[in-house]
Amino acid sequence: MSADNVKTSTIGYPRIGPKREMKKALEEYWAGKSSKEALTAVAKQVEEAAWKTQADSGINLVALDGTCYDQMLDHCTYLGLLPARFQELSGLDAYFAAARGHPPNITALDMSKLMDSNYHYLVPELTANSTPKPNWAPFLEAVRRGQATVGAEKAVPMLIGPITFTVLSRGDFDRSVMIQRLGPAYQTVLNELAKLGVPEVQIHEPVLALSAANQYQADAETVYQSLAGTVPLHLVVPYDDVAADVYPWLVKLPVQAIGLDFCGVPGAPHGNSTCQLIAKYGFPSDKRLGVGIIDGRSPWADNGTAVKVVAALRKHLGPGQALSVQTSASLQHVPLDLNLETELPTAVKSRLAFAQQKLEEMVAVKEAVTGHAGAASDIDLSTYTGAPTMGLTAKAIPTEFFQRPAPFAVRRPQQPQFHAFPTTTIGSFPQTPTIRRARLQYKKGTISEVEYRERIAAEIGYSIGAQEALGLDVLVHGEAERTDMVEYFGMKLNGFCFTQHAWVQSYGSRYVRPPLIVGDVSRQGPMTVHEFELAQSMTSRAFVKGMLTGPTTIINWSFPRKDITRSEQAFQIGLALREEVADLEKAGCRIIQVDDPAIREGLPLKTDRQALYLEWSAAAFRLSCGVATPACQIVTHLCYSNFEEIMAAIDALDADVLTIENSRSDDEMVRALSAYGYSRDLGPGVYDVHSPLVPSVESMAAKARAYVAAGIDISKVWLNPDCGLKTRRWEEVLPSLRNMVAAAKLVREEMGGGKANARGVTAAK
Ligand SMILES: CN1c2c(nc(N)[nH]c2=O)NC[C@@H]1CNc1ccc(C(=O)N[C@@H](CCC(=O)N[C@@H](CCC(=O)N[C@@H](CCC(=O)O)C(=O)O)C(=O)O)C(=O)O)cc1
Ligand SMILES: N[C@@H](CCS)C(=O)O
Ligand SMILES: [Zn+2]
Repeated sequence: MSADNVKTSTIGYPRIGPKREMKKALEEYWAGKSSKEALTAVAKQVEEAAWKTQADSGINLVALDGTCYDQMLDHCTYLGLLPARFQELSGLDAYFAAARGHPPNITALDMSKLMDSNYHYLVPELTANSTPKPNWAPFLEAVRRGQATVGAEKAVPMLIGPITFTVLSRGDFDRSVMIQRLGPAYQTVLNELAKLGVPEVQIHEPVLALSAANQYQADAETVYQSLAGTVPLHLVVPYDDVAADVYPWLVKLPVQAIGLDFCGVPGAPHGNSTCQLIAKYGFPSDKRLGVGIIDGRSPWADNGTAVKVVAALRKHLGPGQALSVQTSASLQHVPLDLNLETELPTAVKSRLAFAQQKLEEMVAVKEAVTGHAGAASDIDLSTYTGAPTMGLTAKAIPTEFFQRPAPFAVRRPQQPQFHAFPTTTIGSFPQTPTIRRARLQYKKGTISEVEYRERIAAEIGYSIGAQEALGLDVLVHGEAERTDMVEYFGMKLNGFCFTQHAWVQSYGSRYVRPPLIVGDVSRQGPMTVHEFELAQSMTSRAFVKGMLTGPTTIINWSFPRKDITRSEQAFQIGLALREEVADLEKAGCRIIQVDDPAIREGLPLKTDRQALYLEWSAAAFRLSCGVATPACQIVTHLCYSNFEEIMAAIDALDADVLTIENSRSDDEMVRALSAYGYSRDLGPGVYDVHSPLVPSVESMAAKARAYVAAGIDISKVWLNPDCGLKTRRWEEVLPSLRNMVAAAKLVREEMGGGKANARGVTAAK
């Protein structure tokens, strides 16, 4: 079979550098320890090295991925669509102000999860009057460097498409008008790229994988018609299959290649119907089909399926059909290089493929299907879903395990009582260089376990002292012992494996090292009880919160198994956490927070797959907490996602208190919860933890007043930051929390909740 019409194409690659060079460069620059030139030099070196690796691996079309912080933010600057408040700044100053805020009071753009991933993008803010004033010069400069690095014939510029840019933006504007308004700005860059002689341009439109995508048909047809004709376009729709009502018009858009996801979500009970759509509707013979069959979101290696799917497609569409073997989503979601891992068990390592190894898989698939004999396939495209259908497997767990022994209204009076506007934090306090250094020393064996534990105990002592001095109502131990809220639990549970260098960008300069779930999960022994007891013993205040990470978040922020469903893995984790909840309560803990911020993020993009997901994720949460007595207050915490669509599922968690990130999104969450009639205790974040800015008393008091004005029962409002404070410095945390406590006092006095306790009982011992 001819190899000419089968290519390999990447659609995104890790942009953090093999040794986290971008993180270090950014942090040094922000700390004033390096120049713009030094930062830019590192960024270029990291980008070019990644492009070169892809070309050297034999990839035919290399997507020119790269960013200093976030690609949505990059597009805001290319399109000249940064909000007015950043316009008094310029260049990198404006860029980083949009990412992180700028003193004294320029607030950052909001962050949100990209599709159903743990990657956070910066949300563009548009108004009805937003008009692009494009400046593509930096983008074109990167393309020229790409051409110099990999050769002009392989260098493929990568753009976020106009529909996705608009749909993922926030503001009061007409979507269709905005999309068409963006058209000329994209035409400008396509004309310039044609002059540079690029082989094609990738335009990423992940929102076309949403159930709602059929609404965008007219917008897509008009805007892509306006973009056609200058340079070949490769329209990439990653993250999920496209809906059956979208596929027929999508494949008719005037583009030369369409890249689709053939993998779906690892371990999800439903597979991916892309093959079936192709079997049913065919695929235009004059377009290249981008076969996203190498899983861009899971580090598990291809098990031989990829060749079979591509071979089946060639058989079905005819050997003359142009195809490209590619990943289902950008490889930014998997770690860079498996070869850096020296401590993984061989049996696990041999089943893994990180980004670099996935390049080899793509080339191998191409070679197999274009080899002399071609590859055989027993796959019937008309029924193939990519994954076996797996259902809920909670049958062995008694039903009563999934519910608290009494309803919320009965539980609440038995639980800890506070004055109006009680204050607390979300759990973590600064992960200082001292803590990280101690952990590194312990890892390297230069300090003993006893010494390490003593240092962590000292950190817990410091944070307890600080919280007492600040006058917070409910204290936390501060999570100093945790590298990460998921990795930590993975390390304490059976069934997980860990990497040393497998970092994945979560946002900007913040990375995570998701643990691998490799077997059945169970608890080895208490995971958090020691730190709780230690913290509680250090204070005379009544309440230190226990702090756990919930089952769905552990699944979504790990790399789950692909051989059993995510629900099954969530129930295994739920049972393990249940033992921990019971032990915490036995140890005297009266308030236990079970963070499940990733529940929304993992929501399937297709509405018909959502109910099942929400059912098992809420059930797994209740399984964890159902063991708590009515007198034990269960708190949960959600952040950095749009939760409006899943209010009923949030209610179904049956938590007593919900703390939720809110401040950057302008109280949208509060209004949504109020409109829903959410009736439990609520702590909407009063300040942004991802900005170094110290919030004023008045700004937080205004938020508290707004919550009450929005209809939230005054006796149920808590004041807390948006999320944990681990990324901040104590110099920022102390004044911010001091102001938060002062804001609580102010509104308490204003609203008459200061003297009479809102629930009649006093909290302090
Ligand atoms: C709350 N969020 C989380 C998400 N996902 C998670 N998995 N975890 C989360 O907490 N998603 C949504 C939000 C926001 N996302 C993040 C993600 C990541 C961070 C963060 O702060 N990441 C840290 C890395 C944390 C970590 O694992 N640290 C280790 C290793 C530290 C290290 O680099 N050590 C150095 C040596 C030490 C030194 O000298 O400084 C080394 O090994 O070279 C640890 O603590 O031991 C980050 O820095 O990126 C926040 C929010
Ligand atoms: N307890 C965690 C929640 C983060 S989502 C923290 O405070 O970091
Ligand atoms: Zn959070």
